[in-house]
Amino acid sequence: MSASPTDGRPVDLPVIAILGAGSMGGAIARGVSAGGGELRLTTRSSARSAEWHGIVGVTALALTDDPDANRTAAVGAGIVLLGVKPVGIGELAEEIAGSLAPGAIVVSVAAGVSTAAIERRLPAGTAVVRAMPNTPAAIGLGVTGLSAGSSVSDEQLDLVRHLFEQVGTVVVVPESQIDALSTISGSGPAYVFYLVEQLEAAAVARGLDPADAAALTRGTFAGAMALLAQSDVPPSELRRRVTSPNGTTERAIAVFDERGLPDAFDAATAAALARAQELGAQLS
Ligand SMILES: NC(=O)C1=CN([C@@H]2O[C@H](COP(=O)(O)OP(=O)(O)OC[C@H]3O[C@@H](n4cnc5c(N)ncnc54)[C@H](O)[C@@H]3O)[C@@H](O)[C@H]2O)C=CC1
Ligand SMILES: O=C(O)[C@@H]1CCC=N1
Repeated sequence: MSASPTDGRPVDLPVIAILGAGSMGGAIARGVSAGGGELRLTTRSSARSAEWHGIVGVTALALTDDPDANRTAAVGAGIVLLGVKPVGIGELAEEIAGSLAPGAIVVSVAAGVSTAAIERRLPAGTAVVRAMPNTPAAIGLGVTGLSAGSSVSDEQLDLVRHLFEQVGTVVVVPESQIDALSTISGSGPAYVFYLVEQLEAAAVARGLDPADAAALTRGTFAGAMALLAQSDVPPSELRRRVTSPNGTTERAIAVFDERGLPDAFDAATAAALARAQELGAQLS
């Protein structure tokens, strides 16, 4: 893992084509448009393509209106981001292979799909970078892991790093670690929202009004994370400060331990890793 070296250095982003502007591609588009970068977007159907104009100032080209939309968006783009589901990556890479500008960088956000599988479908020597962002990128608070393929120069990796720094923080990891990273930060926002849902439901079960349950729960998560961010002690110490000896929190934590919450996190991330490997194996 390496920290960002582009902090504070001006880097001009090239035209960015996001092929597949759904949850993740759209979150990146929002962040990039807030930073003033030039964007092109595509989607499968026209149902949401005009909506993007109101959100990021660019109308997405829809394949249902123009079967060449992906190729058109790729022509002349410096970064071509593949934002479709893992199962669609192979076909999309083959579709745009003949439309890439010399030196264009292809970035895939697909879970599990290797840079090698994408490289095989593109002209020899094409720079391919795997990225594993997360949806808080939409508000500039994403966390993105990056891994370079076999033909990526330091300058090209820096450019992709700079792109994702527009939408949050970036770590670069060897490709052997990016599926593991995906189980933590790629999926992680869903785990957090799930915990919020559970605590809200528990609040209602304890007799609190649903609106109060939502305010208490969300305020508690936001406050606890802000406290952690501003503290110089680990979360275990902040937890200890809440947990009065023989008090109420101690009882609650004992139940989480008895019911196996640590084991559940271990098993859940192992299951997510196995699924990433299955998704990757679908595309040889
Ligand atoms: N949702 C998330 O939090 C994260 C998702 N990812 C990855 O992002 C990718 C997309 O996932 P989501 O955004 O969740 O899915 P999604 O279903 O919301 O978005 C996919 C988009 O691709 C479009 N699309 C499908 N086929 C297309 C084609 N041939 N050409 C152009 N557009 C096409 C669809 O219209 C849709 O807008 C996946 O590979 C996933 O592994 C990675 C990190 C986090
Ligand atoms: O659930 C998924 O497969 C994608 C990858 C990480 C987050 N969402």
